[in-house]
Amino acid sequence: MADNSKKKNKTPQQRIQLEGEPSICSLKNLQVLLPQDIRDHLDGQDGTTTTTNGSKKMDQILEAMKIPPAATVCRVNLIQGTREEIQAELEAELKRLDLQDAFSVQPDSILDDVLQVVANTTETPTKNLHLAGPVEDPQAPLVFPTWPSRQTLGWPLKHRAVIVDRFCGEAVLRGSHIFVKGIMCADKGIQEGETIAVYADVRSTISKNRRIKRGYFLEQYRNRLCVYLGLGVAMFQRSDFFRLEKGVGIRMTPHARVGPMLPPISGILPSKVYFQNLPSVLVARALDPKPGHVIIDMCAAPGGKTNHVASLVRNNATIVACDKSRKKMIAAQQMFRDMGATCITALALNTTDCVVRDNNSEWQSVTNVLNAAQRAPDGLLDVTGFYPESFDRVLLDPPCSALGLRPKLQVVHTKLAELQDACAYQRKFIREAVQLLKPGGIMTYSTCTFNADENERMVRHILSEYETLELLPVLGGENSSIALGQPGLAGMGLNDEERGYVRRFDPLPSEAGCDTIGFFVAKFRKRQVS
Ligand SMILES: C[S@@+](CC[C@H](N)C(=O)[O-])C[C@H]1O[C@@H](n2cnc3c(N)ncnc32)[C@H](O)[C@@H]1O
Repeated sequence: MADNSKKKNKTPQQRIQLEGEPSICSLKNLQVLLPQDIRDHLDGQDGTTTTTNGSKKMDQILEAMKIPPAATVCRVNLIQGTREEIQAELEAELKRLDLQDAFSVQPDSILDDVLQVVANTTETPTKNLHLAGPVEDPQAPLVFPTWPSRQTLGWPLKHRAVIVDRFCGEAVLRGSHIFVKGIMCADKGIQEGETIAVYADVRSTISKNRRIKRGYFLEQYRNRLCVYLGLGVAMFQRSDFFRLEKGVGIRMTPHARVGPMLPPISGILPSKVYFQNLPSVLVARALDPKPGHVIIDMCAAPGGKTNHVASLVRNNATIVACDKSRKKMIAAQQMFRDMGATCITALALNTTDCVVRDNNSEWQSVTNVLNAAQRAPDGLLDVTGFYPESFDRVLLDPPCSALGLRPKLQVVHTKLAELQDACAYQRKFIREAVQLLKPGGIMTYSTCTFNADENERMVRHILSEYETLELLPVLGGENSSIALGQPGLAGMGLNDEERGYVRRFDPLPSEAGCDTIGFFVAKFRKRQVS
């Protein structure tokens, strides 16, 4: 006889994962899973593993990961206008989209080039989360029954359904409508104008091997874990979802969406506002760029922090934006053009190996290097590197474990070693960054993770390995009125003064009202040689 005792103690989601059955769950019931060794490692870094209400901090973080921050942060492009002018244009856009009653635009009280678009609701942000959705019935079957039996069962909804991929699902949680390319499969017979139930496949695109083809019917979609996201209206009939190359395929219905009320405004006023996570806005501020500076962003794509630097200096600087990915830099180059950020030169460059180490050649300035470079047919200059001590400012925002990003339906890391690999990779960028920086110059280092190895411990590594660098307060000088973020973690290599200099953001909405992604910023200066 089968032993059902273990089965009884499992949540439906755990049972399914063990037994490989297909499953649907609500966002509320979805558990974002973290491999135990990664969890133990991260728990061990944080002295406050248990919070005041007795629950484990990591459980709270994993819960918070499913939900985006409650406000949409728009950083204004000061090259194109003042914050007040752009606020008026944003309000006009909300009106054009008939969203003016649901949302309002507010100037951020701390960051003077930020506008927040917030839901007009009397409910608190947490009460405003509709996480449960209509799939709460524990008696509900765990497979998608085929039509018409699904209709007879009345479940999951009285609507035909589509399944979107995980990235699309995360974008929907941030307020987006559904673009056709995100739709993986759809029920037979969907017609234009029909109300559709939307699910995200939590595991899709997790690895290339498991990537599934688009265009299936729901009956063919087996062994997947899907989370309910809400209702939307089909813009086309079913076959067009898979025939068209671009366009919105389903418009989500604002009040029938799961998660916080966020406005579907990504892509509006593309030359004037940039949708950015709040802590990211701190990075270009911390860099303290001045007119006339020569600046490099070593890992620039998609380009949000680079165009912020250009905005702060109103185009009066020489900015080089580099990324290993040529494709991403071609897109970033277009975005810089659209934003009028004419001072930025986009390059496809591997910045783990970008310092000219040829003792025989004469030192060349950045301007000389750029002027001497050939332009490739795609418009990017062919540059292979820069000479040491070429830059007044170095912005280093390297690839990281990205554990702080929200919303996240799935943690992609399956091994602790992957987190350690991220640190080894980051050290390669740091070595180059330190060489590129002029004496007296400033470098920022930032990540979107809460893993202390990539944050506080990396700062310790930098200070120990590169004696020419000193740590500065992120919120010093012109930024001293900015009260954002927390000090670094204790016991992770930094003394109390150093902990106060760096800024750490936990991905947990706090009672103080700070509801952001997980993030970390540190700021260094290269000492002048005496
Ligand atoms: C965290 S993202 C940067 C985000 C960007 N700073 C922004 O705010 O828009 C890290 C970037 O590093 C790039 N990258 C990875 N390896 C690289 C390398 N060896 N050289 C340059 N860029 C690299 C990735 O393609 C990715 O776009």
